[in-house]
Amino acid sequence: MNFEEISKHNKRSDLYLVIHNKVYDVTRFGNEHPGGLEVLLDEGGRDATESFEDIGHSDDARKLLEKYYIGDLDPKVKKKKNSLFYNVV
Ligand code: HEM
Repeated sequence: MNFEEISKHNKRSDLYLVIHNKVYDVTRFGNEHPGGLEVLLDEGGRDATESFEDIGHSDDARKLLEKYYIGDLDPKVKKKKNSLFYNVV
């Protein structure tokens, strides 16, 4: 999956985010998130790695990620990590 596809999933009813190059469908998690739905919506369709790590999520939270894992970020995009494309899209 690339960011062109992922960025379409940025709504409450259809919400993906990327953490450490993995794609998560958190649509069903929104209402259960202890940090609230709004923060997930803010990161919807984008790379949420920094926000996720900044909070210092617990091991439990990391385990929970597995449940929502749906795929990997396109390896070609990974290489472009520091490029404008990666950050903006
Ligand atoms: C799928 C991704 C995520 C999962 C599974 C997740 C899970 C959790 C869990 C289980 C907690 C409870 C505390 C803990 O165990 O660490 C938590 C708290 C929190 N999360 Fe997330 N989180 C995710 C993404 C995010 C993102 C992207 C943000 C963006 C800022 C965020 C912000 C917060 C905040 C602010 C809290 C603290 C709530 C409080 O204690 O008042 N989370 N999250």
